[in-house]
Amino acid sequence: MIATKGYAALSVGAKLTAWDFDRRDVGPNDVQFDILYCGVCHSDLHQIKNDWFEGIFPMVPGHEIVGRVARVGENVKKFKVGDLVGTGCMVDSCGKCESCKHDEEQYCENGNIQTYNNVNHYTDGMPTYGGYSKTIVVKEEFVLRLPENLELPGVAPLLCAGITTYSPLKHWGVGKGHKLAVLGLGGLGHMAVKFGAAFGAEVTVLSTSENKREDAKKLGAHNFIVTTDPEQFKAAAASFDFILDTVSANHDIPAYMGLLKTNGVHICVGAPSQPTPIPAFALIPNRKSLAGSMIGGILETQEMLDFCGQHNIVSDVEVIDMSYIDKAYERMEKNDVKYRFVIDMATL
Ligand SMILES: NC(=O)c1ccc[n+]([C@@H]2O[C@H](COP(=O)([O-])OP(=O)(O)OC[C@H]3O[C@@H](n4cnc5c(N)ncnc54)[C@H](O)[C@@H]3O)[C@@H](O)[C@H]2O)c1
Ligand SMILES: [Zn+2]
Ligand SMILES: [Zn+2]
Repeated sequence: MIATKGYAALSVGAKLTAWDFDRRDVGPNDVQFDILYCGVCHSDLHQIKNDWFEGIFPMVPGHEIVGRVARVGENVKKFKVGDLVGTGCMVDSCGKCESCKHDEEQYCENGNIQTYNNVNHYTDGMPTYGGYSKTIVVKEEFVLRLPENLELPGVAPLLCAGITTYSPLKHWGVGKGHKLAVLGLGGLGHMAVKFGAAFGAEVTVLSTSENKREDAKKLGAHNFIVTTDPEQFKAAAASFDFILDTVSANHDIPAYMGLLKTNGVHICVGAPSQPTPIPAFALIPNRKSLAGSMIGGILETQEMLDFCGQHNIVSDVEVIDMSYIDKAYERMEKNDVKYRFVIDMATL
């Protein structure tokens, strides 16, 4: 076993504290990398609070992980010691089902293994622990190569916030001639704006207040609508081809669907803890669709990273010390993030 240290919630809802634990040894197909930065995703907070399901505690969160390779197993071909690499939300999958065969391991029919808060039944049967830690061991196929030309802290959030917004925009072919609304301007939302603009769509940010108007423009948005202003909301009726919904809290999805044109698609990536009623009449008139999307496959994640390297796209980050994490969560709950916290692991 490899002894390491991390920051963990020892029980549901607990504040995070320093915690020593072991990782599995580097197997023949594994890569061990020392973690330099780890992004803070709203999913970390949802899972510590058991918002979605009963978690496994102690829980070491973190699935936007970047660092340098420290050791490789004897069969590893793609990586060598010193390479700049990353891992996102998954560390394993069955490799045999239809989804895995189509490079969509995130939809593995036998269950993909989440980077933390899961048990890896494909390898050692041990709980998985995430990136708020010094080092990690990951199967080669789930390790991504990072562009060397980008500022590293801004690369970390690409591993979740980046791919989670890139993948649906690609899947639905969002680009030139499309009007895209991005609902919620946080970690995922600000990446959706950058990718939407890079793909040539006309991007509108839907926000509950005026505060982020200037930021939205700087991120590449063409328009900004304050959704709590009834006049602006009414004027935006039937105007978008797609809404990419990144909101973390419960909200009125049918009301937002009124902003879609005929054949419009409302894509949920945000994952509130409570269900929302959807009347049939939010869908039937104007043949609208309500859809969802989860992160992206490994092949597509690599494509996204390469795209970011070529187009100089990174996340806008606030780098924090490990000990600031509880304060960062508090600020995240108050929507006070511009636009992703990233932990400097040298401070652990
Ligand atoms: N589908 C996936 O694969 C996937 C991947 C990562 C994260 N997520 C989920 O996406 C959501 C967003 O994650 P994030 O890290 O970007 O969070 P974040 O906190 O950075 O951003 C959330 C945004 O939602 C906005 N918001 C909050 N409550 C709102 C409300 N009632 N009405 C309108 N806007 C509101 C906030 O202002 C903020 O801009 C979370 O639920 C997270 O778990 C899903
Ligand atoms: Zn995430
Ligand atoms: Zn599978």
